[in-house]
Order: sequence, then C-alpha cells, then structure tokens
Amino acid sequence: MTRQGRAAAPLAVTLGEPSGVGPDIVLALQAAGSGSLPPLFVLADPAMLTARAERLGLTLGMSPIAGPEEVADVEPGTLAVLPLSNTQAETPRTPDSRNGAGTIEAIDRATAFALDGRAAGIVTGPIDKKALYDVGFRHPGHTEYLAELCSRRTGAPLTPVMLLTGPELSCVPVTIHIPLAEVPKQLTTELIVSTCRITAADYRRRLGVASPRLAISGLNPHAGEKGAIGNEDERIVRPAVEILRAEGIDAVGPLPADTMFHREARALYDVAICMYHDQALIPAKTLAFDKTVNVTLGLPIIRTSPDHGTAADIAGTGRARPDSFRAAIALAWRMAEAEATTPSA
Ligand SMILES: NC(=O)C1=CN([C@@H]2O[C@H](COP(=O)(O)OP(=O)(O)OC[C@H]3O[C@@H](n4cnc5c(N)ncnc54)[C@H](O)[C@@H]3O)[C@@H](O)[C@H]2O)C=CC1
Ligand SMILES: NCC(=O)COP(=O)(O)O
Repeated sequence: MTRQGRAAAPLAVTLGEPSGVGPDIVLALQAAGSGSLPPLFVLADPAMLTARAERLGLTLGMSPIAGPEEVADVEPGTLAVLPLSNTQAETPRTPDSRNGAGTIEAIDRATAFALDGRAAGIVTGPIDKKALYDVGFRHPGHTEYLAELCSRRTGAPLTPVMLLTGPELSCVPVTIHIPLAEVPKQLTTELIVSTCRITAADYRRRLGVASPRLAISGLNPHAGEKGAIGNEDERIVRPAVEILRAEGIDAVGPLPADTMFHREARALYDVAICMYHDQALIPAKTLAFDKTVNVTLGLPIIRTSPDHGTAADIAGTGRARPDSFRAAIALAWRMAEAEATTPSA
C-alpha cells in the first residue's frame, strides 16, 4: 500500500491490561465525543469492554467490525470494536493472568494490520509487565516486543528507540528496561550512535523536524568531571558525539544531566538523548505527566502510547485522566500524515 493509502487507514488501538485504566480511558474518550478523534478501531473483547462501560456508568454504542476497512461504515458516534479471539474478564484493579493471551493477541493483530498497511499506526494501552511475564511473555515491554514482531516480518534486525515527547521536553533513553547495574556494561559508543541516527531520521520523516538538534547527556555526575568521576563519558559518550557530528547530525555532549533540563537549557535542543531509563523518564513525566507520549522510533510502523502505566489502583473508578492517551492518538495520526507527505530519503 502507498504511504497515502496507509495514512487514510484508521489507527489500531489496544487497551493493554484489562485490570488497568486502558479500557476506562478509551471509553471515556469515545463518550466525550468521537468527533474529536481521528478514525480508529479498538481490538478488544466486546463483553469485557461493555462490562467496564456499565461499571463506569457510560452509555455508548459499539459497532463490531471484521476488519479495519469497515471503520468508515460504522454508525456515527459508535466505537468500532474488532473482537479478539481470546476472551477477557473484567477485573479492575486485579490482574488476572488468564487475560494475558488476549492482551498479547491485541498487540500482535494491531501490529500485523499496521505492517500490512491496513492501519495507519498503532496506539497501545499500558500493559502490566509482570502479569504478562507470568504467562510466558519474554520481552521487557512493548518497545522490544514490537521490534521483534516487525523484524520477524521484514527479516532484518531492528533497534527500537523509546522517545518520550511532550510540550516541554522530548527525550530518549539509550538503554531502556535493564537494571541500573547493567547500564555501564551495556552502554556502547555504537549503541549511542545508532540510537541517535534512528532518532534523527524519524524526527525528519515522521515528526516534521528537518534538522533535529540532539543534546546528549553524560552517564556520570557532571558528565564525569573530565574523567575524575568515572571514565564512560570520555571513553564511550564523547566518541559517539564526534561520530555523529562528522555525519552532519547536530549533536552536542556529553552534557551534565542535572543541568540539561531547566527551561533555558531545553530551548537549545529538540531532543535529549539520555543514557538510561530514569535519566530520561523522570524529567519527562515530572514536567508533563498528562501530556507526554511514548513513541517507538526505528520501526517500519508508527506506534505511540500514553506515558503512564496501568494505574490499576484507580481502574474502574472513572478517575483516570485521558489526556496522555488522547495525545498519543493525536500524535500517531499526525505522524502518519507527516510520513505520507515526506519524500522518501
Ligand atoms: N506502555 C506501557 O505498557 C507501560 C506500562 N507500565 C506498567 O504499568 C504498571 C504500573 O506502573 P506504575 O509505575 O505504578 O505507574 P502508573 O503510571 O501506572 O501509576 C503511577 C501513579 O500515577 C497514577 N496515574 C497513572 N496514570 C494516570 C491517569 N491517566 N490518570 C490519573 N492517574 C494516573 C496512578 O494511579 C498511580 O498512582 C507496571 O506494570 C508497569 O510496568 C508502565 C509504563 C508504561
Ligand atoms: N517506562 C516506560 C515503559 O515502561 C514503556 O514501556 P513499553 O511497553 O512502551 O515498552
């Protein structure tokens, strides 16, 4: 399918962990008015979704569909639902491992639709990672699993890159879901370079920034204080910055991480490249928890997600704020449109 064709397709939305707030938020967004949403469909067990809507006191119609192409014909104001083969129980706040198969099925099928060009992209609700590990899921999160699913299809290995992007800050952790003690062992110049190349390419192709400015953090306090507080900054990070600059990528660093997130510093770059998960996600979620979106770069498909987790403590109560999920849907659609209009490299 052409890029234009894919952009005309709807978004595929997964609910994530049924005992979390994914179902609540999708139902609330639909109840608030589907007119403000781009065309989309949800992969779900209709009975589970209906039960959650009743619990939340939301009355809304659902239109079962057999494929993404039917979204255009659903009754206006109703939610297009593509039923899963696996059933899921409606157990807010209590993860049930029997729901795992349906959660994974939704991700698998949404990804397949996107790879086939039948979905413009996928927007994933948060999964309970431990609940999925208990049923044999072997990936740290969506990010790594989606790379594996896409690789299986394309036959080429992929390095997925996690981007958290919000109105105040965009940042990328180079290492993702690994123990902190593993970070210095797994951090390499090659990994930093490939992460930055993917980030710069996707900023151009899908995020509308022709010459993205990358600010690369150090690993150690004060970016190693010239080697006095750890040698990784000079030995691993600085050579990566030099390679990237030689390639024409606008990269600076290694920068001390504690002083690169204040307002004036943020104005100097488009995206902060950080060395580990919390170095990136703490500032992103602190500055704009409700508006930040998690995007997976480096995939042949578009994937976004809210920045928050399952928030199981408030599932089924109606207290979940839908803003980050709404932003994730809007950004996926904008990325699909941008990709459709960006000339191929
Ligand atoms: N993309 C994904 O699939 C993600 C999944 N997770 C998973 O979620 C689970 C829970 O993770 P936590 O660290 O507890 O983070 P969390 O984001 O689920 O919750 C942290 C706190 O923020 C509140 N909160 C989160 N989203 C909210 C919303 N939309 N409206 C109102 N309050 C909200 C929660 O009630 C809780 O008090 C874990 O299993 C984690 O692995 C976490 C992040 C992303
Ligand atoms: N902390 C971010 C997070 O856990 C997102 O994980 P993923 O499921 O999007 O890979």
